[in-house]
Amino acid sequence: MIRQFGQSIVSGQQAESFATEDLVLQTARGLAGELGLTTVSAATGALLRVLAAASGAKSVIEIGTGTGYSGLWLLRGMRPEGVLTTIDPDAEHQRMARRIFLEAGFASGRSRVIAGRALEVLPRLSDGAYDLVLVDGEPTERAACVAAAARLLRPSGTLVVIGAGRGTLAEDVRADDRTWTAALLPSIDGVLTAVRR
Ligand SMILES: C[S@@+](CC[C@H](N)C(=O)[O-])C[C@H]1O[C@@H](n2cnc3c(N)ncnc32)[C@H](O)[C@@H]1O
Repeated sequence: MIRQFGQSIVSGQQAESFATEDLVLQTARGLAGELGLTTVSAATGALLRVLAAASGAKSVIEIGTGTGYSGLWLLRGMRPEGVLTTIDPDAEHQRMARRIFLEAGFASGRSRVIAGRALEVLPRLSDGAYDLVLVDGEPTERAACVAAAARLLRPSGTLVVIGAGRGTLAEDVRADDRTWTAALLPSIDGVLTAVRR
């Protein structure tokens, strides 16, 4: 029997308070706020950490570095030798993200912060070499980034798209079931997650 709606629902507030932020994450969020940037929610950050850990991620691509908030959650789920490749065209955002990763105790070799627009940088990255790709950059480029992720991910690699609650991207990914096994999560961030077949 399917549960009745509301029987065991988790509120957004519960999910947020479950995902505790330490001082470095709070700093990254604060810096983002000062720059007028959004970050993923703490609940989504915790999900990113779980997905990175579940896939034993050693190589992760993040599109849209911001001030390093989501990147820090990813690094905390990745294998100790893993490298986060994170792409953003804004030098100020990159500078802050580097500082956040160092403040959190990650040596500079654990992150590769690449300056540029995703669609210029992604073609230079190796096919089938990545365990997880997070898409959270320019909204109009989401579909093209998902197409690139299909090439970049290893089989059984994980895709996460933020802001997938609008438009047809989620339906397009679900329809492409030869490439993806997808789920759209109930979340303030519009999280689409999919595994590369
Ligand atoms: C919503 S913020 C990312 C927030 C970050 N993922 C987090 O949760 O902490 C979007 C970022 O995408 C960057 N951006 C804008 N255009 C981009 C592009 N074409 N390729 C990659 N990143 C882009 C912006 O500079 C901004 O830092």
